[in-house]
Amino acid sequence: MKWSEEAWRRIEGIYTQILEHPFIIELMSGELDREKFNFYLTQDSLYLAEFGKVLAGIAVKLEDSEQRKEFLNFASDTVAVEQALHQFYLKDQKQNSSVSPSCLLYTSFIHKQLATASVEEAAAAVLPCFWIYKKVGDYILANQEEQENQYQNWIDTYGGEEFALAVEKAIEICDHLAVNTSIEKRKQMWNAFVKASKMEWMFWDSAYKKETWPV
Ligand SMILES: Cc1ncc(CN)c(N)n1
Repeated sequence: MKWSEEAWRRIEGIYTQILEHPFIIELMSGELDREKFNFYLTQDSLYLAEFGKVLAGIAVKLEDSEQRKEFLNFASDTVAVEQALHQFYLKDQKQNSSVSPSCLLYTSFIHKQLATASVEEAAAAVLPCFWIYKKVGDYILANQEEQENQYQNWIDTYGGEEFALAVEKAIEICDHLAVNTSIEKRKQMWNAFVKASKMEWMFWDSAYKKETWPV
């Protein structure tokens, strides 16, 4: 069994909870409160800035030049597409740029993986950012009602072909890294993948609740 097959098996429950989350259900129907969506986008802009840095940092650590090139592409092209999506929705709206606890947790976690863990674990930690979004995009595309949806552009970005190609490459690289490492490291890769997947759920949940700092 490939590393990625077991990785997905380990997060099936989390993925189901993501699909059942009101943020995703209402995004799919188009009924999601625009303020919650804007909260999500504003936090996601902060997230993507850090995500891009981590992707570039992983690229630097990869020995294989093809894999390095792919991660550099992810850091530039893939993130640029997502940032353009934010512009589409937020336009000139003034953004409250104070980072939420969940966003800070998630970005700190991926930075920590890059700074202190192996490159294999760091790659596994960023994989849910690709894979879960693709699965959610595909799921919504396959299940949404035939009607106008104000969030269609978001749905089409993550359910689209271009994103699917990036996701396939990211999974392939993780599988490749896993094959060439120790059993212990493979386990650590799964742990990082599961933790980041939990933070994906938390990220949507925090937007739905428009999370604030408790003190
Ligand atoms: C929090 C989060 N995770 C993943 C993605 C998709 N790259 C995103 N835009 N934001």
